[in-house]
Amino acid sequence: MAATSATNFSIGSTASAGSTVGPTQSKAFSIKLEPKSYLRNFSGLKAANSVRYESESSFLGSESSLILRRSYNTKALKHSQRSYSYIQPHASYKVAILGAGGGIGQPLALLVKMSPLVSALNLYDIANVKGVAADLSHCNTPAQVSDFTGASELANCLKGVNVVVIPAGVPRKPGMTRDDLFNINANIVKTLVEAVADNCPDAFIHVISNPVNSTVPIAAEVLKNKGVYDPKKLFGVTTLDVLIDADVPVVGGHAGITILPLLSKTNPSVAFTDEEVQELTVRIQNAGTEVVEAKAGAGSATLSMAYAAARFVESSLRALDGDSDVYECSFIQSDLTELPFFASRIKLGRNGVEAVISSELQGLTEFEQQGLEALKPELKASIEKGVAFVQKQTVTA
Ligand SMILES: NC(=O)C1=CN([C@@H]2O[C@H](COP(=O)(O)OP(=O)(O)OC[C@H]3O[C@@H](n4cnc5c(N)ncnc54)[C@H](O)[C@@H]3O)[C@@H](O)[C@H]2O)C=CC1
Ligand SMILES: O=C([O-])CC(=O)C(=O)O
Repeated sequence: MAATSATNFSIGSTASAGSTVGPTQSKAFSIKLEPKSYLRNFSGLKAANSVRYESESSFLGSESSLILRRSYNTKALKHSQRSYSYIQPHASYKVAILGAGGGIGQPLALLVKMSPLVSALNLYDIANVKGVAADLSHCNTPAQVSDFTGASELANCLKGVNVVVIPAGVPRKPGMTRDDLFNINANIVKTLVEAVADNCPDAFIHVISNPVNSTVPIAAEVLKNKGVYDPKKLFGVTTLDVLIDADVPVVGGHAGITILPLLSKTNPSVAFTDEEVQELTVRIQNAGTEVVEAKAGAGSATLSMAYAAARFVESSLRALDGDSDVYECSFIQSDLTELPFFASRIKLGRNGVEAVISSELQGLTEFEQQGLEALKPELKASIEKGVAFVQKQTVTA
């Protein structure tokens, strides 16, 4: 039944064995998507053939990506359907996952292994990654899987890599904020990005490790210190905030009130009452916390995060491969506001960020404008905390 009926996306709509999960019953603020295209796309076995770029070579998320683009530019959509009908995807890109043995890393590795665009998949962790690689290598898709364990193997893991994804670090437990992870994850991200700078400075870098609002500025400072910073190629992965709601642009950052969904820009347009807007905004801001609480000490979102990260990887690879019509949301260096980093919709190209969609912040409702002003001090402090962390270590070194 699920395969033939439309999927109803709503926040917190999960139900388990007779009980609903999450603090509140979900209300169906829904956007309907046809599931059949998701299923059709979920194939990594077609790389050897000429396949439809839009509908088949992308192993996931092309429908979501289409929605993102449609809401930005319907002309671009028509153009893309003409221009990208038949392109031969090359299984020629190298992807590295740092933290590949973890809750996000493992399912992410499986999803990336299914991409017809990936020729080599390098998995790195400080432990337990050999088994993951052995397991994955039995999936007969084009990507060759290799495992790398511990600091001495990190450089080899990164040589020649096009996209590096970093989910290494600790996740939250109930009662914690993402910022509570700073003391452990800041060092992990700093060390890993130093190795990226030394071994694959041209790679797209996708930072998942929290707090993203600080770890992305940390990565930027490390890359600057190494003289290889290209702001167009450094991304904080905020895709999950967008997926949760199917088609609402989410701007700002990736923690608490810094996550600002722009519900007035929902596509197709939905007329929410003021109460619904307030309720939905809080639900989206707390979506990660809902999972943390439901997992009750066993971590935070892993499967949905892996799906979101895999979609961002696939979008990056499509952009690298010459698709000129790729849009995503990401936390990047930005001049959209007075803050040095800001999440918004971006256009991806061969060299990374090609354009920031500045129309995003135009015509905000009063509620959204207030939310934007309210998030700035917290986001600014998180960015400065990340920058100061690296600068302090550089001075004392
Ligand atoms: N950006 C986002 O939207 C989201 C971010 N996250 C964040 O992703 C991170 C990872 O979450 P999970 O996978 O659930 O955690 P996990 O604990 O299951 O996995 C983390 C992995 O990182 C590895 N690791 C630790 N130190 C390392 C190092 N120095 N080098 C390489 N690997 C190292 C661990 O061995 C482990 O395998 C957390 O910080 C979490 O908060 C989680 C969900 C969404
Ligand atoms: O909530 C967390 O700690 C993990 C996360 O960033 C998310 O699920 O959005």
